[in-house]
Amino acid sequence: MSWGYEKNNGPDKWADNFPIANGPRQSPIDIVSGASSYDKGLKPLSLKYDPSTCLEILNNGHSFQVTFADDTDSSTLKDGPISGTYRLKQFHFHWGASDDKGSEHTVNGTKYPAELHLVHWNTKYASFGEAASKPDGLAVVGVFLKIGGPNASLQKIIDAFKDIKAKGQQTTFGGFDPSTLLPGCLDYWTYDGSLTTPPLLESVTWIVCKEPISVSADQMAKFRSLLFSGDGEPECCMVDNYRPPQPLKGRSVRASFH
Ligand SMILES: NS(=O)(=O)NCC1=CS(=O)(=O)c2ccccc21
Ligand SMILES: [Zn+2]
Repeated sequence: MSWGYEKNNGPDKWADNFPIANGPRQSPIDIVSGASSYDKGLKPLSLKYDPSTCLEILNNGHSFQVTFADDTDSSTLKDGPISGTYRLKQFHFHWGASDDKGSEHTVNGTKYPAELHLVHWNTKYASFGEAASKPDGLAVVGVFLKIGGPNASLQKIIDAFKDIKAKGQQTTFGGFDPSTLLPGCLDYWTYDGSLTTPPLLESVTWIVCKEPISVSADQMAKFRSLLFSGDGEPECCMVDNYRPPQPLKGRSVRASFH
């Protein structure tokens, strides 16, 4: 039985196979804005993405992900709370069965309907796989989605859903610029955490944007039409693929803004 988000294989069961689930720097967390401390030493984020590195879109059975060529420094994250250069590997989302839940991080207990994760790895290591096991190996930029007007950039992704409805399906997806998914203001909170899905490795510097981007209710409904299940299996809608907030265990959360 592999991990998932159902009762019998969901977040409360992950510690059975991944004991780090109860580790000291697990993600996501609830961000208590009043408890975060402004750090004037934090730099603005430097995100430079090249659309020609965008390769394909895939239903991996837990979410859908858009993968990038990461053999050069064409799409990178620098500055912010990190040192060195981190390469974009993929982005994916987490969302709920209804608009009142779906994000992994929460802000003062508030859940958003969805959350975008842009996953980058530290080029001081040879690959994502090697970086994923190092305490400074990964940097994930999180962006909240809130219900509002339709998002033209998200619509390009949604238009590809017909080709990746079931687990394991993928299709080419080129020329997409992930910076069109970023909010206008790049103020952020940052803390040391982990992957929010197994293997839950404690190698992530989290960078969570304060400002959400918009998604329409109809667009969210399209996310919920994807399937956890594979072609020919009983259909199981891909919804509630989020891990709830985890204990802070003494960690501090820094803010790049007053
Ligand atoms: N939500 S999250 O971003 O913490 N985790 C996702 C994740 C888990 S993974 O190690 O399969 C992997 C490989 C490549 C890129 C991302 C991932
Ligand atoms: Zn994620």
